[in-house]
Amino acid sequence: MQLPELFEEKMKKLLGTEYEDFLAGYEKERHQALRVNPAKISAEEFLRISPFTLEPVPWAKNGFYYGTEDRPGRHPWHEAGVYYIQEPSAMSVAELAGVQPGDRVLDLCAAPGGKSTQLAAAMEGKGLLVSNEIHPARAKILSSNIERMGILNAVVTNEAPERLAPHFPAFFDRIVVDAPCSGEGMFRKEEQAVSQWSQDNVDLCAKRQQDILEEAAKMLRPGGVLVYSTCTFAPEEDEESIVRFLLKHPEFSVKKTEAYEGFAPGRPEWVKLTDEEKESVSVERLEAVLASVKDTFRLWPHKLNGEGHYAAVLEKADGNQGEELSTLRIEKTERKNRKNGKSSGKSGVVSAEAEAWKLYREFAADTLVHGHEGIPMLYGEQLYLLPCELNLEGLRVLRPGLHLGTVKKNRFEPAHALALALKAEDVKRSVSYGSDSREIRAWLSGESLEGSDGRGWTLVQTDGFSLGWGKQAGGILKNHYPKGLRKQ
Ligand SMILES: C[S@@+](CC[C@H](N)C(=O)[O-])C[C@H]1O[C@@H](n2cnc3c(N)ncnc32)[C@H](O)[C@@H]1O
Repeated sequence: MQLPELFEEKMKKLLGTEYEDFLAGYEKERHQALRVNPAKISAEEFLRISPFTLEPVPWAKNGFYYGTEDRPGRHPWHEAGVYYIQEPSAMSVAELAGVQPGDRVLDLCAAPGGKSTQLAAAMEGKGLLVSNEIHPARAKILSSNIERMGILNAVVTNEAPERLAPHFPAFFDRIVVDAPCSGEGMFRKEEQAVSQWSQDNVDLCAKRQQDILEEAAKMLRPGGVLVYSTCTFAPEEDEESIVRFLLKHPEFSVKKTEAYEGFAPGRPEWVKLTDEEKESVSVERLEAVLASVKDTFRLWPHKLNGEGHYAAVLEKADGNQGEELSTLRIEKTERKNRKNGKSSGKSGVVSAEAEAWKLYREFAADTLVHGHEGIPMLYGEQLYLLPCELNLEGLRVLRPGLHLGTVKKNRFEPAHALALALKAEDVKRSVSYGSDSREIRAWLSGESLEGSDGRGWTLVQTDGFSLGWGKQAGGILKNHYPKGLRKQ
């Protein structure tokens, strides 16, 4: 593989005698992995029924390497959100975040959704996940992955960090900043990262990372945890980003976290600071900050089975004031939401929402055995269930919680997202076809199937995993699989 010359020189200088091992890493076979979605199936059960050759990823609870011959992306289970295909090293980040059910979590740079879907799995549907992506097209992909994995409690936004921050002061328990970076660790995976590499870009990324971290810091509650990660080897974007941030933020420190097998410590000796930066704090503090960087993590492809990654777990000092501020704020937004009747603020919106809820309830009475909990919210014709009261006014929101469906002239059409969040035992009518059946191939390409005598909305599944809605009438199961997802 042809690496950029300047990059090679730089790594040689940094790594010294280890450089040859590092280079040899590029000759190693690339490892591919998937992460089982516990909302759909346990890892144990998946191992029992899976057609793939699986080996556990040591640092990820539900992560497995799959065999070179396996094509999990082409299996209908992929469309049913049974697993998420993810680069194995990337699975370390959400694990390090130590998220618990009920937490308020922000994934600030979230597309296409690897970390968000992993954080959601740890949350078990409880609490709030705000999954944000700055690029509109990438935010759409993120939103569809959130949908595919059947996540109940995620709000997907398409915002710049500085526009998000004023909405969520000291609000989140955990924040993941999986920063845009120069991607040196992905050279084997993405050729574009090689062709676009330059030292200027490394410096540009480092500057951008500081800006993003600044905004993230504002949104983390005292006592909260911030995980910062990149997929690059460049110290400017890794240890140096962390040291720069810590020097400016004495309320933050590196949280000592147990390293997983194969993880290497961060390298304080690679940090280059300006004189001004060095003089901005006492000598003792500077030394302490630099030393703490040893407790951050480098994932090297020549030391483990995965691509290059860096991760730092930071902790914000505790204090009571932030806690109170954040609680007060939620009470305020609750009242505001109720009064304004959500998005448009036009008169009649609240009654339109009540009407939409009534139509949903009629649908639910006919179709569901168990519904979901949440706060109904109508955006135009789309009805959602918010995981908690939130003021999202003024933000670009793609998915304010679980999409229940669309209100169409006095009838309710259930959303694809709702189907993916339901199991057979949650509904009154379901059909399941084998993943290798003719019916499933036909279904995924948009064809309707032969139905039964019944009538109404029916959950269509493959091997017992929900794939979407069909509607029974006149002996036909009409296909409601979204047009944009159909396979030719
Ligand atoms: C490393 S990727 C995130 C990968 C994602 N966390 C995952 O696991 O699937 C970094 C993301 O940051 C976004 N980004 C780029 N510039 C940004 C900025 N100024 N602020 C926030 N995010 C930005 C990129 O569009 C990209 O989707």
